[in-house]
Amino acid sequence: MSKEVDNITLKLDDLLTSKAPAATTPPPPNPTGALAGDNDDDDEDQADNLIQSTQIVQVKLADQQADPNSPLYSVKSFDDLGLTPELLKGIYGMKFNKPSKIQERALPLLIQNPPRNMIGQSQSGTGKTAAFVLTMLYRVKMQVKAPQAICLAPSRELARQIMDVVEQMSKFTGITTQLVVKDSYRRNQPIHAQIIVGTPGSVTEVIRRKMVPTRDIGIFVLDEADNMLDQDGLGDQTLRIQTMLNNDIQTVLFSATFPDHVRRFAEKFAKNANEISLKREELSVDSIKQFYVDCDSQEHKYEVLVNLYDLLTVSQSIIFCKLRTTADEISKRMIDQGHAVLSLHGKMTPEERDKVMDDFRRGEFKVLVTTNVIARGIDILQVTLVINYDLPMDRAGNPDYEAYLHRIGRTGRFGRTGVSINFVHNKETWEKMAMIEQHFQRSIELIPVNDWEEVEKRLKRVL
Ligand SMILES: Nc1ncnc2c1ncn2[C@@H]1O[C@H](COP(=O)(O)OP(=O)(O)OP(=O)(O)O)[C@@H](O)[C@H]1O
Repeated sequence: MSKEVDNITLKLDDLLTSKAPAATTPPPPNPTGALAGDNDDDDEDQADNLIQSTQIVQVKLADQQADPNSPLYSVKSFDDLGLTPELLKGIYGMKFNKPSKIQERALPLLIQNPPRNMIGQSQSGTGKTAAFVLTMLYRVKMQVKAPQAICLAPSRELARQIMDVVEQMSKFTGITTQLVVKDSYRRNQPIHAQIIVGTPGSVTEVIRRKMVPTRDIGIFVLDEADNMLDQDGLGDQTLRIQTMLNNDIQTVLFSATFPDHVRRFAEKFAKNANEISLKREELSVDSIKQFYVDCDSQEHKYEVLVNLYDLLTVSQSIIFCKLRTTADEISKRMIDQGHAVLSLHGKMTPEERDKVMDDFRRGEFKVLVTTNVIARGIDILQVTLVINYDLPMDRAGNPDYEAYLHRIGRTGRFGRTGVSINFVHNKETWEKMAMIEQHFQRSIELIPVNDWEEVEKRLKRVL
């Protein structure tokens, strides 16, 4: 059941008095009416399912006078945003019939004039990418042939995926783009593309080498922003990039998770931002069914894993391990036993990583064994099962709640159902899992590995 905005706090914003509020611009006609009705029923149902299940719990507008329930801050149709026909054609061409909840609430705030900062949070797989990509495209001035928007993501895989969305959505606009990850650009060759998507290390390098003029950059987007700002993550590099950009640009931060200490920092990084946030109990996506298996030892974990794959017909799945060596070892053993498995981790070359990801996306391989490197953001709709072969832990040995949520969020995308299975093998790992269960207030159900018929019955219901 949709809970709508139920706990609203207002801050400061001049949205209502803004000179050119984009949300009130008369809607242009839908240039691709035929396409807009083209989605099959399944997609419709999934979108409705998503809109029902997404909870936007708190909207804080920077303007204390403004009513966040005003229709000004919500759009039911992409047509109501005042976008160019070319941009709308791109959106409908991607079969996006109507905005998801986060798009509905965030887009009017993101494209208002004068631009305001945004800290946006919604569950995994609910369409945050389209919200910030559309904003970048909306802000590009076609006559300016220089970089105007920078988007950073924590991994090359995610940066490539975001660039794909940028390219699809901007297909009819003529906007130019450049991916800036290791080996994707020529050293010392100036970059004139209007939109840049990349990882922090490579983007720092191109700005430092003066390959990217920063004068016209008006919007700075961080996807997976909590990770990009956390000092234990990529915080240093992101901060350095911000100091190299103009002071008055629009800063847009999105993630499914914002732990309290990072949110406090995010509010300084993106000052006076409009904020859309979720309570901790609302972070889990209900269409992801969470299970665990109780194993006797590390070796038993592997036996259970192989039994599961022998038993189940899973369209595609991702297995998360703590160590690269475990990822390699599991994939090797599974390949030897006849499974179509790939592994991906940070020790591989950029070319190898791209090839693995492309092969997996094409569906040629059913299983991807990996580390936290692709825990965030990766969107492959056919992934119906996520296995936490090792539970995610932070450096202090506590459960890494954010990593857990992002990992399981690789399934159950945009209203689809998905399954996650945690492997525990001793008292300690069982206790860590219980902490995760407690933290998100979602039960994690035991599947009995001594009764494979029961396992099959339970999982087949949801897979
Ligand atoms: N309005 C829409 N209509 C239909 N599909 C959509 C719409 N918006 C997004 N999607 C699809 O939903 C899926 C999930 O979107 P996206 O990857 O942006 O999720 P996300 O919120 O960024 O998730 P994560 O937190 O895991 O990064 C994508 O396959 C995307 O194409």
